[in-house]
Amino acid sequence: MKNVMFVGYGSMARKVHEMLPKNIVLSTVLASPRSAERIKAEIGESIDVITSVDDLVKIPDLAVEMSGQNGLKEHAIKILEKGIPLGIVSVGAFTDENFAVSLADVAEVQGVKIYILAGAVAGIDGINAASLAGLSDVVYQGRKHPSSWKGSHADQLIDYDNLVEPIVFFTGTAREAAALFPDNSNVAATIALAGVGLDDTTVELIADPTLEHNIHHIMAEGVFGKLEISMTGLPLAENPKTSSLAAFSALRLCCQIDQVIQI
Ligand SMILES: NC(=O)C1=CN([C@@H]2O[C@H](COP(=O)(O)OP(=O)(O)OC[C@H]3O[C@@H](n4cnc5c(N)ncnc54)[C@H](O)[C@@H]3O)[C@@H](O)[C@H]2O)C=CC1
Ligand SMILES: O=C([O-])CC(=O)C(=O)O
Repeated sequence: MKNVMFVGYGSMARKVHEMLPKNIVLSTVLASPRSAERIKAEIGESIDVITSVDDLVKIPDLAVEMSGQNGLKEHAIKILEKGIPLGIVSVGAFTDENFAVSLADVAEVQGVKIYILAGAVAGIDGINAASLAGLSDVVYQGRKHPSSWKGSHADQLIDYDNLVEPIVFFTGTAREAAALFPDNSNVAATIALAGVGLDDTTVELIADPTLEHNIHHIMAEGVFGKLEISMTGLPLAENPKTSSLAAFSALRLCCQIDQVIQI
């Protein structure tokens, strides 16, 4: 039996919780003060709901961040200082160099691992392996329904009421994308960190009113040859911004803590 702690309990965390196997137990939720009471009422008394790592009663075998970049920045260092390995989905936070360096330093001192999750896309293993031999070009295209972009910086770039066909509303680097669209460009940051870095990965973001899925397209070229991956992901019912595969990727990490053979 292994214990996990979730940082944040929103759409993704709820889906992971629902699908945890019997040998992996959610022992603690690290929540924001605003939502702690609601989460307590929802998940019952057997799971500790805390708002600060200082209040942790039972040290879990793994913490998985599913709280957005701010939640990650608020809690990650303290989690690592307690010697708890940490899985991360809000990978866009790595655009903050000081934060990224502090995380790595604390993890090294504590001897704990940080797992950057593949999230909503496949192929991160291949891109990372290919980068060891040399990658010349990596392009990521994120295509979602306009409703998935609402509430973000895209509101200033898209005329939602008159949108009848797909538009590319952003072209830039992964660093720019992850900073401007923190809820929608974590995969861009992940692809960049696995491959040629945040400043050399090209990102195109598209609003497409004809879509029901989130489409992620990755193209990479290098010494290994060429890679082209297209993902047509169903969003989570609760949150159209988040592809369901991102939740399954977090679930996979939870399952791995109790597996001797990993794939
Ligand atoms: N790597 C990837 O492929 C993907 C990463 N993401 C990341 O995952 C995050 C979670 O996604 P969803 O569950 O769909 O979002 P959500 O908005 O449904 O849930 C986020 C939860 O985190 C909580 N939270 C916010 N600040 C917090 C804090 N300081 N401490 C503790 N909890 C806090 C919120 O109350 C909310 O319940 C997104 O914000 C995004 O950063 C999302 C999709 C894909
Ligand atoms: O879940 C997705 O489709 C990708 C996403 O939001 C992100 O990269 O932050």
